[in-house]
Amino acid sequence: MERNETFELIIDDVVNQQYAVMDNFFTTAEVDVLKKGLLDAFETNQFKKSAIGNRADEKVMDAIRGDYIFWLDEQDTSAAAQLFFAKINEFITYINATCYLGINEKEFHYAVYPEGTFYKRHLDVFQNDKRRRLSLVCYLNDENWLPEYGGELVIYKDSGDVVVYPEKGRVVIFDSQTLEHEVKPVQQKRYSITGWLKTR
Ligand SMILES: O=C(O)CCC(=O)C(=O)O
Ligand SMILES: [Fe+2]
Repeated sequence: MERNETFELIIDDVVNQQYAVMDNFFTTAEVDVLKKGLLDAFETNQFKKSAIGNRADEKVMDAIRGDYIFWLDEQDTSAAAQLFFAKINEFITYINATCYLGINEKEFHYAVYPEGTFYKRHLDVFQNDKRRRLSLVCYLNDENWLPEYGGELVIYKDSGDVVVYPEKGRVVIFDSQTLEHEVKPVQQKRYSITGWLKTR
């Protein structure tokens, strides 16, 4: 398999520190396509209030998370879905070939955090379902997200807290099974695609 420097950097960081932050996973032009896909779905009211727990056990809990989500479908013919899954599938093929991770399932949703919302500290695996291995978050905000907008992702590591601002085009990848994290309250609408690479 042809060597991919971006993927190699991600793999190194995930192996060494359980997370990676990558600013050029998607180009600016690709982010614009993804953002349009998100806004098209949002403006046609296809988003719904997020829930806690897996899909079999849904309970809406504003005190824990306040984002609105829309699950992406790989069969969706929109430019955004096509572009997104092409890239994700390339990444999955690469990490399976180089790290023997055995990723054979994925799930992704668009997310919008309206002003004042947040997602309290949590782990991305469920009590009754531990198939999520890697969490992936792709930020679709405009350029120059300012610190006063809040909405930073905080990853809690024994060695200290890692703070990641949701900059346009930035992708964060982390170990779903071990790393607790939270989204601090946002002061400005915050856009992303979040999802998981899973094993059976
Ligand atoms: O948007 C983020 O930065 C993280 C979202 C998250 O933790 C989740 O959806 O489980
Ligand atoms: Fe999470």
